[in-house]
Amino acid sequence: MAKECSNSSCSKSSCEGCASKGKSEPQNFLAPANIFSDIKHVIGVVSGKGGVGKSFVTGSLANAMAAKGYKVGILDADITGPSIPKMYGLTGAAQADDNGIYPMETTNGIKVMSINLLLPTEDTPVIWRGPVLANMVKQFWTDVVWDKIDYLFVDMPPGTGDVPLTVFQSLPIDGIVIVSSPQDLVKMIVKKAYNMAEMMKIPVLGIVENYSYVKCPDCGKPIKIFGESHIDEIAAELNVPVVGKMPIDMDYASKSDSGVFDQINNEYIVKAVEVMPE
Ligand SMILES: Nc1ncnc2c1ncn2[C@@H]1O[C@H](COP(=O)(O)OP(=O)(O)OP(=O)(O)O)[C@@H](O)[C@H]1O
Repeated sequence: MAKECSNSSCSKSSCEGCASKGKSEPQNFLAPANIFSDIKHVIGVVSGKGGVGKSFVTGSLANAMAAKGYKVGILDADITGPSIPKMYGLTGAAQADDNGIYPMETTNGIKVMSINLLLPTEDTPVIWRGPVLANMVKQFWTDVVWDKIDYLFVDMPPGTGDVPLTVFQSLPIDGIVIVSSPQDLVKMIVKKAYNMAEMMKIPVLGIVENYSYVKCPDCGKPIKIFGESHIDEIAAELNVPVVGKMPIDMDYASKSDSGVFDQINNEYIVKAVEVMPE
């Protein structure tokens, strides 16, 4: 709700001519990072709906930046459906001391914090209400000892609920990458994610389309199993670049499922890497 004008002479019917017009600042909800963290860039990876490959794109971007020699972290904000630890074969409990909680590290040197590294078993369900989930994610920022990080990728839960809102408000997000699939309703879903970022004044760096096609195993011809994509038109309308079109790739899927995501060098997100802030 908009804040009421504090000027006692304000007629409230119109702000025209009011000396206070334009002076009110939006409230700042930014949370302080852990004092042992020094994080240069925070990039959100979002999707309007579940299962479109958001974690897959998060991991792919993290791998690409780590391969370039940057210090990279993944904050798994998908508290009820965390998949990052499993993708990288990370198990066990994260350690903590008076300084905070320490992320675990993948074989290719990416620091990861996820609820699954704090639960007794990876199949323990998290049955919490929205504000509790959102607070947990905030703690992944305030209480985790990230140390020096050039790019922290935040794997957001799908949709526009409590957690994405908290992340957008509490973390200094440099920009987001939207992940979508070539299916019906995609226009509405991408626009919702775009509009949320716009309302929060967060730049949209690009859109990655996943499941764009599958390569015929015999002739290599692309088969568009979800039909024609409309992502280029939607992206043009929003004035956002399409920074990747990923096929369904069996080799990637099996690497992800068997916990060796660090071995994936995703050739379809090269343009997404180019839009990362310097
Ligand atoms: N391009 C791809 N080729 C093959 N498998 C893929 C591809 N993209 C995603 N997958 C697989 O599809 C499944 C869902 O992907 P992922 O977990 O990244 O989706 P998500 O959008 O993060 O889901 P949610 O947030 O709803 O949990 C995973 O098993 C992942 O390995």
